[in-house]
Amino acid sequence: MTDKSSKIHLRWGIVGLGQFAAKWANDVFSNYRKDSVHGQHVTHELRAVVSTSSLSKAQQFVSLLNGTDKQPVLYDSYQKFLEDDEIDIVYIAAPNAFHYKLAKQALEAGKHILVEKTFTINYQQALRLQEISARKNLLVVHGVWTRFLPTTKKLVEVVENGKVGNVRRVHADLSHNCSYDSNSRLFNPELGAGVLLDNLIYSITWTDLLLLSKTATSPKIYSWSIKSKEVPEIDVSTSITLLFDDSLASGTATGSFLIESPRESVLIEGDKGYIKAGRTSRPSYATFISSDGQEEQLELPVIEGIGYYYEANAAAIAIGYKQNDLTEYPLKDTIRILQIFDQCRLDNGIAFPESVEDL
Ligand SMILES: NC(=O)C1=CN([C@@H]2O[C@H](COP(=O)(O)OP(=O)(O)OC[C@H]3O[C@@H](n4cnc5c(N)ncnc54)[C@H](OP(=O)(O)O)[C@@H]3O)[C@@H](O)[C@H]2O)C=CC1
Ligand SMILES: O=C1OC[C@@H](O)[C@H](O)[C@H]1O
Repeated sequence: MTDKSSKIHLRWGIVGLGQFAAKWANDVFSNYRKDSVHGQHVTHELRAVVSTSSLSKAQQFVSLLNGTDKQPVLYDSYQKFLEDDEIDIVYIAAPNAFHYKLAKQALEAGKHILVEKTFTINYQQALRLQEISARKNLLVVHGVWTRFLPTTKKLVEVVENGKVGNVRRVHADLSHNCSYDSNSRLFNPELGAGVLLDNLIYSITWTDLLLLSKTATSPKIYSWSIKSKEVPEIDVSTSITLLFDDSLASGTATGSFLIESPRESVLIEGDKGYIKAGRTSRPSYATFISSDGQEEQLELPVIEGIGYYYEANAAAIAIGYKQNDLTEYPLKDTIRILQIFDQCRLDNGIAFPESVEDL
């Protein structure tokens, strides 16, 4: 990280050069200035990319990018890439199964990290990364981009200001109708497959923000999964309900590979009315319906581009100000969610090969 005349300048390296990493990089490097809060204060540079397959794959990846000023350095060795002193932060966009090992190596090499969802396969891996990052004083960001969007923040603020009254029920769904493909990261257990780790991280974000983060007591956890016919150890539909007896509230997170989510997939119900909003991962519209049936369109900020750049800017600000955690999404929130996911996996027999679960 360098500080150019009070601007925070962050130099990125990317591992996991798939379709998603290209989409993310194009949005971040082209659009980060559109974040009205941080866009004038922060600059980003793509310093390097590494392909674990070949240098030509890395070359092909950078040819898909726009918005990057300089030609990034290309690597085909993760070790050599991590030795590059001009990389401040590693963006890890490999399939879930590889997040933990890539993240651990990056932290050990002294790099900050932004890890795609879902952070790790299990709770123990997340704890281990937390311990290393604390020891090395490094920032760890879990890239649930929803958390960083101004629209999400606005909705949370509206609820905290009492719009729906006391929150009694939160429900969010993220579902996509996905065709079975044995090689895809969605269905291959060796890549960390299944809907729990692919989609529920977004759905549970709403319960986490509105209920779980507001209480010190542990909720009761109930879950069910429909397992894949083709790969019985992974889930294709899952629902987790958290019961908060003290506040008379419940939060349900659902996801499926068998259907598409409804348009308004977030429902926040209170004793004064309810809000329905969409989409779960990128809210951009919301309506409030009061208990007496009056409808009000809620005004949400406009997100230009896709919006992955909000998490990148949050990382830059934290690193620039030498904070090793984020206010928007402290690592402890990810860890408590992974503990719930572990419980859901246990209840429903969702299993991965040992090599994927290992520390
Ligand atoms: N935030 C969001 O909106 C979204 C996030 N994602 C997340 O992004 C991640 C990647 O998804 P996607 O692009 O679809 O995945 P892909 O299956 O396309 O894999 C991405 C790349 O990871 C690299 N890779 C494969 N195996 C390994 C390995 N053993 N070690 C290191 N790198 C490996 C490969 O690149 P190479 O061979 O060049 O190293 C591959 O092209 C997932 O964690 C997913 O959950 C996905 C979609 C949306
Ligand atoms: O990670 C993701 O996968 C599913 C998408 O619907 C969602 O927007 C995206 O962030």
